[in-house]
Amino acid sequence: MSGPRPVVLSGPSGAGKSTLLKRLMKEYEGVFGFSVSHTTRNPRPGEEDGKDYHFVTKEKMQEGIDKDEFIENAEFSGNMYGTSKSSIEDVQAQNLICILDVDIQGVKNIKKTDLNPIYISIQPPSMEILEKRLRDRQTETEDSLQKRLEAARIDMELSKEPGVFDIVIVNDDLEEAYEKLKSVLIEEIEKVQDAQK
Ligand SMILES: Nc1ncnc2c1ncn2[C@@H]1O[C@H](COP(=O)(O)OP(=O)(O)OP(=O)(O)O)[C@@H](O)[C@H]1O
Ligand SMILES: Nc1nc2c(ncn2[C@@H]2O[C@H](COP(=O)(O)O)[C@@H](O)[C@H]2O)c(=O)[nH]1
Repeated sequence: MSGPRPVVLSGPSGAGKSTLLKRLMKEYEGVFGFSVSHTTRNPRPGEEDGKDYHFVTKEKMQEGIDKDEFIENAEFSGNMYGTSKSSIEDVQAQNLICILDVDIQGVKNIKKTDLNPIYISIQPPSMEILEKRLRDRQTETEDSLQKRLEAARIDMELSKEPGVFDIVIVNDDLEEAYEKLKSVLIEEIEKVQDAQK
């Protein structure tokens, strides 16, 4: 796979990955391309098929997995998620920095591939704040919220393991977290901008 170095954003559900990456993609329009994952979960209000996710049935997703169309896939909070090879190739064909938003299982599986991304973990300041953010977002049932909090506990432990992530950003103050994220990526951003001149 060629092009600028991709970026993997990971971290507990509700830590603020989408918030940060949407802001980054808006500020640096034409520099980043989002790798649109497949999922079997239902769309949330405002989410668009093909933009936020490819929303598919379990059968369709399994069919793609069986045909080896995914570089990684995982079950998270009772739903299937996966990164198709074509979602990455589509972005890389445009010479953009490909951003992947995946859970910790995705990180581990991507490490077995030749993608060679920058691995960034976005962490919440505490479990209490994470729970409040998830509840305030009003996207989860009590059952899915509890599953996400359980996955978050595991994620927060694993993110402390040395060598898993290139950088761990604690998203307490949004401005500070965003500035930190930009500072990690500025070299790659400038390379893409220079190539576009
Ligand atoms: N620094 C912050 N301070 C307060 N609220 C925040 C902060 N960052 C994000 N939020 C809010 O927390 C909620 C969760 O953020 P977001 O949806 O970006 O998380 P996520 O990591 O992408 O979650 P998921 O993995 O479930 O998609 C959102 O309602 C968002 O507006
Ligand atoms: N392993 C993968 N994880 C993914 C992928 N796309 C998203 N995710 C992760 O799932 C959870 C939940 O996401 P949500 O949109 O339902 O809140 C979150 O941690 C994402 O990072 C994927 O393709 N592979």
